[in-house]
Amino acid sequence: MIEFQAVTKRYPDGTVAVDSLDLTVEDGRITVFVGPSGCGKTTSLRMINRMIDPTSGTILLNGKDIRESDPPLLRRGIGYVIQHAGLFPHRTVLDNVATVPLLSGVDKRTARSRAAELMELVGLPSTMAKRYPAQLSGGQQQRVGVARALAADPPVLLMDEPFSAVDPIVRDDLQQQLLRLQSELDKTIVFVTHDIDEAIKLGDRVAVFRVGGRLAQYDSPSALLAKPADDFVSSFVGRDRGYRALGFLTATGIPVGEVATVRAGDAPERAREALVDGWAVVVDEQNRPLGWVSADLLSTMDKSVDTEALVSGGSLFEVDSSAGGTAGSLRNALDAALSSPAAVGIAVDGTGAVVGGVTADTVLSALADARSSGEVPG
Ligand SMILES: Nc1ncnc2c1ncn2[C@@H]1O[C@H](COP(=O)(O)OP(=O)(O)OP(=O)(O)O)[C@@H](O)[C@H]1O
Repeated sequence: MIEFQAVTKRYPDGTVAVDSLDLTVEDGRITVFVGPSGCGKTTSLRMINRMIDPTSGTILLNGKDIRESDPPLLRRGIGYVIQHAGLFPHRTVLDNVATVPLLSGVDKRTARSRAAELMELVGLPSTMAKRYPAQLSGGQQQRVGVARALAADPPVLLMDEPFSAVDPIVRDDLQQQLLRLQSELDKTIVFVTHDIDEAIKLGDRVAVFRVGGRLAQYDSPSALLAKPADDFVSSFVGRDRGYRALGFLTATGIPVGEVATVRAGDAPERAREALVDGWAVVVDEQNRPLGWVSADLLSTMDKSVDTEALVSGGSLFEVDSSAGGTAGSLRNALDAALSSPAAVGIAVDGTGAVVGGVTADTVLSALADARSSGEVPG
């Protein structure tokens, strides 16, 4: 647990970056600091690992005043991930990840094998181990940054706008990956962003800061959306908050309808019989979706359903995390329905197998139900 008690930071030029902050970061949760530029998010974050010392007030880590800890020792238990990853350009990816274990006295071989495990954990192929950071994409570099921060297995992870410099699709992917990692690792994560959508998606609790370094509201994402404390929070959270709410309502439990499926390699005549409203999902042996096929497309196929010719449109969403996956949100479900050529979003389970489909109407009525039960604002 990290406790800020009346913490103020005044820089030498008189700027009050953080003003009397009282806040408790819970263990094993993701706490997000969000707010407009210059509101003191980064300063607050860096006070946790003593990169910056408060002017007044106290920060306790597991009940102990951090001023009593030697900064290098303190930082061994606190991973730190920043934008652009901050990797060493002249070291390979593997050696970048192995840096911290090596520094803490682990032998080179053990450090490298631990680094290889971590690369796998954050979804980086082992073929990238020997590359240098400049030979990776921005998203891959961020993954290396996360792997490196996890290398010492710190209980606390500080992340300062780690995903801001990558495009929205990669960003979404990195966010999902972080949630997946967190469901396995249970770290105490403090995450800084200026993006309220990111805050709502990732945060178990969200601290909204206003300029002048004051805490405007500290709540769960749903409480923030349902009961913004004042006009500032309300306008920061935004007018389209009903749509935002879709992002944190999980798709688990949404009524999933049947979806027509045909096997790759089936005879076109047989596939034709299976179509519903002119479309079916083509699946592989494990029932995983490969794409859509229509009556028109089938008429161009001779002997069997040709997987090369399928219509690939439509994202997928996960409804069941029992097989180790992460359940998607209602927003994922709506995106899946709207982007599907058949107007049906494909729901998959944790193994990626098709369990059914939903229309946009189903998603919107699930949202309406959540509204009437008071889970999200109307
Ligand atoms: N070393 C410094 N000296 C003087 N003022 C500083 C210093 N570092 C930050 N500040 C000021 O303190 C305030 C808070 O800065 P901080 O970086 O914590 O904000 P932030 O919310 O993280 O902003 P951003 O989202 O733009 O990174 C700003 O007004 C900033 O200009």
